[in-house]
Amino acid sequence: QKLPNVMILATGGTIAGTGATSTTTVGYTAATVGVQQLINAVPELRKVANVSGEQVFQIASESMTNEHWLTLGKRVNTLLAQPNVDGIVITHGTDTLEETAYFLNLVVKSRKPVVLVGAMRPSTALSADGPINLYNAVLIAGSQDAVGKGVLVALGDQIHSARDVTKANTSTPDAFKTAELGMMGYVQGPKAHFYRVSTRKHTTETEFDISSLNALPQVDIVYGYANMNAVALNAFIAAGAKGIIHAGTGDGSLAAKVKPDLIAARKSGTIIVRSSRVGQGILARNGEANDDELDFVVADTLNPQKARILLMLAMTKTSNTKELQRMFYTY
Ligand SMILES: NC(=O)C[C@H](N)C(=O)O
Repeated sequence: QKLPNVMILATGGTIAGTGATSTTTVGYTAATVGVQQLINAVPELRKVANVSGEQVFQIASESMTNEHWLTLGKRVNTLLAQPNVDGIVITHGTDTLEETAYFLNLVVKSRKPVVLVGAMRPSTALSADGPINLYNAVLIAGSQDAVGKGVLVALGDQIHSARDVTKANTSTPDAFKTAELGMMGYVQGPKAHFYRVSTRKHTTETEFDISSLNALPQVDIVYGYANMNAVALNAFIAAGAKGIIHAGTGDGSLAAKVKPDLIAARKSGTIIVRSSRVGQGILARNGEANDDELDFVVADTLNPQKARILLMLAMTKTSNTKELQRMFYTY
């Protein structure tokens, strides 16, 4: 049987981290082990795929930037256009893994599998989770069943969709959850087993094209809390933000001290997206604010950090709020 050709693109993170001792699971150094060493540590990979590696970056994922995403997205598209690449695995720090996954979900122009993988323990730790996660990710990336399902996330023997997964624990190996909407499946066997797909459009079905982009519009997130004021909002706008994601309390409610500034910001051209800090549920349009009248957009079920990504890409196409709202109900 012919093995699939899977490219491993390494970007850093804890999966490539090293600690002083085998019990160092905090206070280790991320992004120190190179891609070839990651591959060599799992000889079992060669039984399920022809793997080759490429070091794209070597960073902790909290330092990921829009520019990194554009570079990575273009590289993924170039590689997937080659007939000798069947799937791609991206090793990544877990802190912003869901963001990179969702960005790629919106800009990859291929039905071939793209799987993001990380680890919660550094490579030197007792029961390091990186090797089994990497093995699972390569299995998924080489699987026919993963074709056309959008960008996937593999951790803890589970398969998640880029749109709906989130990091939900600071340190345990089962940190990645798709809480209420549900994960897509499991790796067992050794085989990828799929049970669910997202109904939202992704990859080849999107209208976004990064091939000629060198930057994304500035979009920042303003966090909601009791005693909130508009200082951060106005500072972001003064610093050039073209769009604001308001990570509101509850169903995206707006504090009395902040709402007038949001309305003023919209009147002077800033795009305002209401989202929620809660983590689950639909942000109701015309619920906690009259979005039709105020010309705001709502984030639907996207968390604030993913709403930021969709708004940046959407604003490369349009600043019409009806069009932007359509996109938030599509992707
Ligand atoms: N577990 C991890 O990978 C955390 C690390 N800070 C990162 O995101 O790069």
